[in-house]
Amino acid sequence: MKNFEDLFAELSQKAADRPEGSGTVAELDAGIHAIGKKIIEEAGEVWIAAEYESDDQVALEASQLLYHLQVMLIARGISLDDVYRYL
Ligand SMILES: N=c1c2ncn([C@@H]3O[C@H](COP(=O)(O)OP(=O)(O)OP(=O)(O)O)[C@@H](O)[C@H]3O)c2ncn1[C@@H]1O[C@H](COP(=O)(O)O)[C@@H](O)[C@H]1O
Repeated sequence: MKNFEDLFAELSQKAADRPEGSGTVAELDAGIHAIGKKIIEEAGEVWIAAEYESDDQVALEASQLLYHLQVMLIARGISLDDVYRYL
């Protein structure tokens, strides 16, 4: 099963290789403002799922929030270690 760091490595590689059809490349090209809107949208969906939906739906929405957060970090050139030093 893929974990948080596996996903970050995969997305970083996508950003470097820019494969055709990658949603990550498209999102990076859309820019910080668009990525920020996805983060806000997914954060809202996590909140609604946690209030009204199943555990599985909460997990799904959380995975999407983490994905968009990772895309934002990659867009800004911020590593996971940059984040971890504040944990
Ligand atoms: N984990 C994810 C992931 N989580 C969420 N998303 C995208 O984030 C959006 C969230 O979906 P929504 O529920 O908001 O659906 P939606 O509103 O219809 O989406 P949009 O209309 O905004 O595209 C969708 O566009 C998803 O494709 C993801 N896109 C890709 N990944 C993984 O990232 C890796 C690289 O993906 P590619 O760059 O597409 O190859 C692969 O391992 C993927 O599994």
